[in-house]
Amino acid sequence: MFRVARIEGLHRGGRFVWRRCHSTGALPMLLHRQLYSDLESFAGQLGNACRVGDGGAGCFLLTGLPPTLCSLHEELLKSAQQFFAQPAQAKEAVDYQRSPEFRGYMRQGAENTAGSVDEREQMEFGREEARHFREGGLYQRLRGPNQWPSKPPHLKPLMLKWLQEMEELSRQLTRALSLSLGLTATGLDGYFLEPHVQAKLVHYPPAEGGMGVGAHCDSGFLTLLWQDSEGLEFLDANGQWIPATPVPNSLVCNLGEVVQLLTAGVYPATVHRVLQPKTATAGRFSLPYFWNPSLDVEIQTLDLPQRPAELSGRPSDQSHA
Ligand SMILES: O=C(O)CCC(=O)C(=O)O
Ligand SMILES: [Fe+2]
Repeated sequence: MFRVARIEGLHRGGRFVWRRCHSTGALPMLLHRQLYSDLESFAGQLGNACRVGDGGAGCFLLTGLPPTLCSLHEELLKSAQQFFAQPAQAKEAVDYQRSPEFRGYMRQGAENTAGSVDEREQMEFGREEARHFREGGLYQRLRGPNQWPSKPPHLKPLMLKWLQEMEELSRQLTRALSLSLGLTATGLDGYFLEPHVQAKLVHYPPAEGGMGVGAHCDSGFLTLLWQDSEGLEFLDANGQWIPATPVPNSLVCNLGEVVQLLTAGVYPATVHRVLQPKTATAGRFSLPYFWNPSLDVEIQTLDLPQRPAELSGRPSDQSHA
């Protein structure tokens, strides 16, 4: 089970203060409002959630989302249900293989994780841009336009609005993360001059029970995910799977391998998986948003102002144990 209480180290004025922190067996909850009203306090809480130690899972819920974002999620859910309910032929009209940027529809079975087929279908989007075939990197072909399905017609304006809202939110979360590492709030902004974004509508059809997507880490910086029902689980430091039980008006947030590399593992990428929905349900829908640095940025471990031992929340003498 997830720990009932855990010890957290707070770095205050050059020394460590230890406090026992209440945990309900769910993921830590951080308030969206505070992200904008008190970035410094938010950053402190973010740091505590990201440092995996004493049973933490290295991920958190961003709760109390503003009504604009909540209604976008509800509308996108309806659009996803309408899109995936169409016959295969209609969905394959926007198959990702028709897109040089690999955007579009992926049928069930098209993807695998660690050799096992992902039991889901999905529609993949990115930042809407002109096609980029720049010199100096084949990866630049990932930048370009989306494939927009003709049905439902309102999917395009909704998705464009969501991409815009999520980019703004991710930029602010990046500032909190930067502060939490002892950098200035804008210390990581340079990585995101032309951010690489992936956004998906995902549908897990009901099944007899098994894996929708096997255990993995996301390769990017930060993942923000809206979900309509249970199934997502995170691996905590004790090797226990923690269900990310859906909480209304919230996003599940987890770090990817870019942050792990930047922080030399002080903020590890969170391992997660998705269980298949039960047959009695209508299936599961999720909307993951992957926030990644510009494609031409080179990622190297940061020279952080604090020692890794301090950032990891542990005093060097381990005397709190
Ligand atoms: O659908 C979910 O809940 C998680 C999806 C996921 O982990 C991924 O696409 O990387
Ligand atoms: Fe993932």
